[in-house]
Amino acid sequence: MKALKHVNKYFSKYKYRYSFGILICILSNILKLQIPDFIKNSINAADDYSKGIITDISIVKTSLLNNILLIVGAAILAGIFTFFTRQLIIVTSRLVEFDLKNEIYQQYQKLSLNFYKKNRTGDLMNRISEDVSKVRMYVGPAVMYSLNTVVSIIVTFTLMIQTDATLTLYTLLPLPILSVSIYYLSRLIHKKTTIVQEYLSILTTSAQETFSGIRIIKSYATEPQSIHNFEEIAELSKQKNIELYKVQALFFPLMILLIGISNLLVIYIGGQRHIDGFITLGDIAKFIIYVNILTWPVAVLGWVTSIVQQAEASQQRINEFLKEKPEIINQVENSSEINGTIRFKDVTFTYDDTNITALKNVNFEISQGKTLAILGKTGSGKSTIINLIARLYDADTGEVLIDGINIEQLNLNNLRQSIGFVPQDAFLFSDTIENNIKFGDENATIETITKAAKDAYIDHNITEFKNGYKTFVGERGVTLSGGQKQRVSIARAIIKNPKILIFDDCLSAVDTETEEIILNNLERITKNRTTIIVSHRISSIKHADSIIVMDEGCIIQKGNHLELSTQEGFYKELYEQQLLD
Ligand SMILES: Nc1ncnc2c1ncn2[C@@H]1O[C@H](COP(=O)(O)OP(=O)(O)OP(=O)(O)O)[C@@H](O)[C@H]1O
Repeated sequence: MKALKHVNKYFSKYKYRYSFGILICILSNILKLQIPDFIKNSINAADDYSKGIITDISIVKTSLLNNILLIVGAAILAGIFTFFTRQLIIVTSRLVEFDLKNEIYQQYQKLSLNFYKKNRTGDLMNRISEDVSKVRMYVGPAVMYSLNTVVSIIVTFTLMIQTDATLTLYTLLPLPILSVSIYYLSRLIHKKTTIVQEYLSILTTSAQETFSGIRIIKSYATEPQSIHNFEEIAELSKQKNIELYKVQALFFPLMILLIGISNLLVIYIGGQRHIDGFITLGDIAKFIIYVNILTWPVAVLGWVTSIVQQAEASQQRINEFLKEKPEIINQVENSSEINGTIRFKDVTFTYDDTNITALKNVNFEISQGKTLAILGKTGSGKSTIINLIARLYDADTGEVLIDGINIEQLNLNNLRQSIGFVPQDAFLFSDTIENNIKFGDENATIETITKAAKDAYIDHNITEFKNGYKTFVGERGVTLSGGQKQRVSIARAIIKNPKILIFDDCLSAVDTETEEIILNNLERITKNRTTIIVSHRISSIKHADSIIVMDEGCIIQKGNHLELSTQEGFYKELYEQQLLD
């Protein structure tokens, strides 16, 4: 129950709803448990008439009618109260589910890129959906049924002891066996549930990756292998589930057996006590009804225990993520003004998962409003430079300075808001083109959206679609070409009107003619904006104010196009080679 302590704050948040639910639950049980007494009175009235203690049949009839009316009244009222208990407690559990999902989602948003690299998407999804549902079963049904069980056990036992303490003692004899078995079975269930949840995560991840990579799977015709892999994981998951349910299945027969023994004891011991004159026939009937009324709450104990165990296992998995600390934290509450002079001072950076040192003592500076181009072989560290500017990672040694201030001393939100970033692999949300562009500025009007699209040279493509800017892209809509996606992504960065614009090899999928048009447009847009262009093509970068050439994490050449194209080295070789192409 250690992990589940986390949800105590929600019990406290909804304390009034829970308290009211508990009160109604108690009332409903008290009413329900009056019914055996009314049945006892009816049986005793009939018994007294048959023994000649009451001779007037009309008295017996009136007593029977009164008791029947009382039974019906108590049952109706108990039913109404049960309805309200469910309304209060189950509805509240949905509110807790909503809060917990939001709490996890907010935490996911805060966590750094490294966290997303270490954990697979399927697992992230599973914890926010499947695991939260298990916890909801604890804060809703488990609370309601335990409450029901506790109240009915207390009320029933009080009424039983009032009638005959000795018979009550015999009836309770199987209880210790019940508690010990519940204890051992729940421990086993907890262990098995944790394993089941882990397998479910693996299964979700496998399915999710298959769907994301469906084009590759189909084009390589590896569907049978993909089906086989899925079947193997599903088989393992099924076996773990069966193992769990085999243990769970032991609960109900055990309960029924123990209740059956209690019934036998009531009939046998109760019969003897009636012969000895301690209790009436009606009392025996009342005891049998009590024992059977207890069947459901006691049987439910097993179910509730397994819900609690499953919720504990799930909350443990949720807590693992909730206690993760974001690696990149905002250390400055005051807002920071960003103008855009960027300087790398002896920056070294190693990706801790791969241990690759992607940048080694990198030094360079771009003044506010100027354009820097970064060129280099694949894997030479170009994107890493950009990752450090956007503070997706922090440098290990050295400093990244913006306007002379260490980037870690700037307000993180302000920093990221002042950057317009076009990544290498353009990502579009499953939404309209308009909303995808508006992502850069949620208040943008259709005029500014169109203007940004024109600058990114994508407007003419969009207007050709039947629904224009309202065209849906992504999973349920139009599939844009690689080059079109890149250009929508450029429009999204432009519309943000940022101080720093970063283009990470984002024109790789457009032809040279389109590239020329976009670059011409960008010339106007990037004026007075610090701009960084990463590219493999000299044509994209030759107009930059300065160019750095990277190799294996180091800057091997620096200068402008004129200087570098006349200097022996990588740049000149590439330039000449591309001129020939
Ligand atoms: N997220 C990451 N985790 C671990 N290692 C990484 C990560 N990103 C890049 N690397 C490694 O760091 C090195 C530099 O990568 P980077 O992406 O900066 O190169 P790049 O010059 O942008 O390459 P490309 O032109 O292919 O995009 C590479 O060896 C790469 O394998």
